[in-house]
Amino acid sequence: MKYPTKVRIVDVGPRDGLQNEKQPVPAEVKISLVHRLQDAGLKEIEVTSFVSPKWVPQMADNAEVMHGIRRQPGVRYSVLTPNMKGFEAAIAAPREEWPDEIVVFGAASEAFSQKNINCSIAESIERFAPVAEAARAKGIQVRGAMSCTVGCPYEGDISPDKVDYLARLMKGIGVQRVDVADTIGVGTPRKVQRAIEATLAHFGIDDVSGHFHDTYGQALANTLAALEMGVWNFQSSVAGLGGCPYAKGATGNVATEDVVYMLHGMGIETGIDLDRLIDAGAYISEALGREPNSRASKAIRTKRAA
Ligand SMILES: CC(C)(COP(=O)([O-])OP(=O)([O-])OC[C@H]1O[C@@H](n2cnc3c(N)ncnc32)[C@H](O)[C@@H]1OP(=O)([O-])[O-])[C@@H](O)C(=O)NCCC(=O)NCCSC(=O)C[C@@](C)(O)CC(=O)[O-]
Repeated sequence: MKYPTKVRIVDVGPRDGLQNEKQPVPAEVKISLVHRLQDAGLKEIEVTSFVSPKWVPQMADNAEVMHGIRRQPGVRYSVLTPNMKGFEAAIAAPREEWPDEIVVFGAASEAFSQKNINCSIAESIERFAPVAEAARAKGIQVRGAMSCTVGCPYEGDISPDKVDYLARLMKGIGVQRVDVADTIGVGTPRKVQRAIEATLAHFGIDDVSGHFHDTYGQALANTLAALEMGVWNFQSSVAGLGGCPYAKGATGNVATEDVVYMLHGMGIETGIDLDRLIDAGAYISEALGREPNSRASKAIRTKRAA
């Protein structure tokens, strides 16, 4: 089997990882997490989201976090913007505080689209189109997150033709790259491969990334299945933080530490220093008062202690 020789990871911990956190997480802790991730070698970090604070209170400090981060050259900082209001808020600050990339987020499931962003799939695309256009006009990259590409908490199994439909719509409005997300972590390798195949009808392999939650313990297997197809962009969350407010019971993304351990063991380059990444995961977990949800982190920290 031929695998990619390098992989690029977007750590979504500060956004996807923390958005569902019940306890308040101070902006300075989020900022410090971003710094620790970039110091560990992450070249892409999903920092926050410009969504309604009534819907997702944890992200209400979006502007403060974007203002507080110390930018490192070569790192891409992204934020979620579901509509023009979110996009305008994301660029209300001086140019140097703008995100490098904005993320519009749709779903392959109608029910999830309604629950998550309060509109149908078709309506969501109408909202995203001006966002994508305005972002590109300002030189900001546009990524499209596609939720529920294999399963939905409300509709059950999702067929690849629904993924094909959403990917086509995303391409049509100028989205430059897309995430194939298993939002509730129900996917298994062949199902994930079929969702990726459907996406590849509209986007090239360099513009497709895997975003796998680990609810059923399948995320590493799904990552490997995507690698086998040549996918080399992935999203994961330091310390396995997270869960989705509109997907009850879904656990966090696969832990970045576990993905990096696997990739390095396969001889695949990530540019990430696993030890420093483990420290970043331990930092945020301590701030949240719990252990990192990463097997590799646990094993390596146990070895260090011995
Ligand atoms: C999308 C909306 C805003 C639509 O919400 P809506 O209620 O349909 O929007 P609206 O335009 O009717 O506005 C209602 C209120 O929200 C305000 N509003 C409207 N837009 C914004 C904005 N951008 N920022 C701040 N405020 C906003 C607006 O000003 C108004 O305020 P009010 O007059 O009631 O005081 C809402 O449904 C929302 O914020 N949803 C949250 C969605 C979210 O963040 N979900 C989690 C992220 S997605 C995810 O985690 C999945 C992913 C990406 O990780 C991949 C995966 O694993 O699947």
